[in-house]
Amino acid sequence: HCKAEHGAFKPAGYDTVSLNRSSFPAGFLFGTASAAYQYEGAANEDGRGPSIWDYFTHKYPGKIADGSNGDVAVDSYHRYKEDVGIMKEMGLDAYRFSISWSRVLPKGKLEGGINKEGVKYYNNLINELLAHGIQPFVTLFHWDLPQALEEEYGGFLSSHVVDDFRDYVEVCFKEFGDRVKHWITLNEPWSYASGGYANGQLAPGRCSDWQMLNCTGGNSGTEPYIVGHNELLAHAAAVKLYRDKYQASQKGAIGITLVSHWMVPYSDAKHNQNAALRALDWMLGWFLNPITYGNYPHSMRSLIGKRLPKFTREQSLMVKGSFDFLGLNYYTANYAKYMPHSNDLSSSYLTDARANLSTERNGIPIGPGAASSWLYVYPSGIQSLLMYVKTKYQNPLIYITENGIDEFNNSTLPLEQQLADYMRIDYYYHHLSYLRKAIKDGVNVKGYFAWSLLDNFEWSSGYTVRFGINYVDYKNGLKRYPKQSAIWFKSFLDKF
Ligand SMILES: OC[C@@H]1[C@@H](O)[C@H](O)[C@@H](O)c2nnnn21
Repeated sequence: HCKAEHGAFKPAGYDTVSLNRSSFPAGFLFGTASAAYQYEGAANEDGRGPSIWDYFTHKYPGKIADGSNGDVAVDSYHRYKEDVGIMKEMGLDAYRFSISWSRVLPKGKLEGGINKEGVKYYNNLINELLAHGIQPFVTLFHWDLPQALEEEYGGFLSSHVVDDFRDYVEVCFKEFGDRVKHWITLNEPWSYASGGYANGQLAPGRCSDWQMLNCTGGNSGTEPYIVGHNELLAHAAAVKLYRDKYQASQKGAIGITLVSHWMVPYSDAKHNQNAALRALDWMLGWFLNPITYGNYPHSMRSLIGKRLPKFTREQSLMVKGSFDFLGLNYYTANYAKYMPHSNDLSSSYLTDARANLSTERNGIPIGPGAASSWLYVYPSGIQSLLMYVKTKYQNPLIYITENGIDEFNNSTLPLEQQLADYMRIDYYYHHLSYLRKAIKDGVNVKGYFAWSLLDNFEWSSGYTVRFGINYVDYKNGLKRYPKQSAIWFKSFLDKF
């Protein structure tokens, strides 16, 4: 179980004869994924307003591993034509990107005015993709809430966000909906609620003071659930708007992207098996139960009690069934062990599930480690997670909207060695093999997006880790170079 060493041996057997595009159903989409704050740069250009990530990275640079930010990122705002050219060269079918809410509505609210330059950028990007036969999959919210809304009413802590999100997405449906046929309302409401309000690692960096995680105020026992509730209501309002006013004429589909680790019981003991199921409820069921069944999982309602908001009957009906497809992000797996709940501990999202999550058992890691401390390679987990979703959540239409691995930024190494990302070929080869098995077992997956097209700003890790299939030279004008995995993908995707 060595670390998934970057630049290690050139593997045998990841040939693209035994596994390639034709191993998947006809019409299956292969793409790559990105996000506005991680890619665009041009943070203060052409009328863009600040998001909470601009505020967070500039006010608390100590919360970012290298003190960096997305002011420039990988400059996709100016280089999108080159980037689309890279996708075309690789033979990709689709591209998932997000729209910066504060580039379109700099003040967050419609009444604050629409930024025409922002609309123009996204029109140019969409048109460039379509001109190259690449389908746009557009995420409307990838964590970069306009700072103006955070300051006015606390962002997703307030139900006011529902109306402002609805106004924002309507601008997007009107401006881009004639060409965008796959909309994703939110990226990973779990990450935003837990990272932003339970452990404070992500903007706006809130959590309980007693957690000693250097937060800016907050309550880890109540705010994550308030935020998650408002995310679901905002998501459902956007879907209702699309279905009521735009879907008949624009004929697109709308969904949401959720993330989950696969949870492996620490042992076969029943209490550990139940802990694994609760861990899946706390990470995935928190959102997938409401949009499938109209309410939170029973486990959450019984263990969280009054701290978990309740849906009114009207809200439940609006949230239930609020997706045409489910985006699913899979990266890794955890062991789950029953953890008795000590009443003297203040309540927190992080302990409510009575499940202690770990990445090793008896000192043995669950799989080879990547650069990010939370990422261990566990390819069969994608099949297990998909079978779990198929069985428990009525076999929805699914797109894998993210899957990937990172290496450390070792820019002192020779470039050729930095491009030798054989661990990434290994990662994709095995995850695609298990994805193929899940499809053969009847899971309704229609597409797969690798994270990520390019190295980019990795949130609290800054530029210290690289998730790109293509390398970005941060020291030489952000020049793009294909890594070995890009060459492998080109061969894998070869249509003829
Ligand atoms: O950490 C790597 C990537 C981030 O860069 C994405 O923005 C985020 O959607 C995500 N979810 N899980 N893993 N990821």
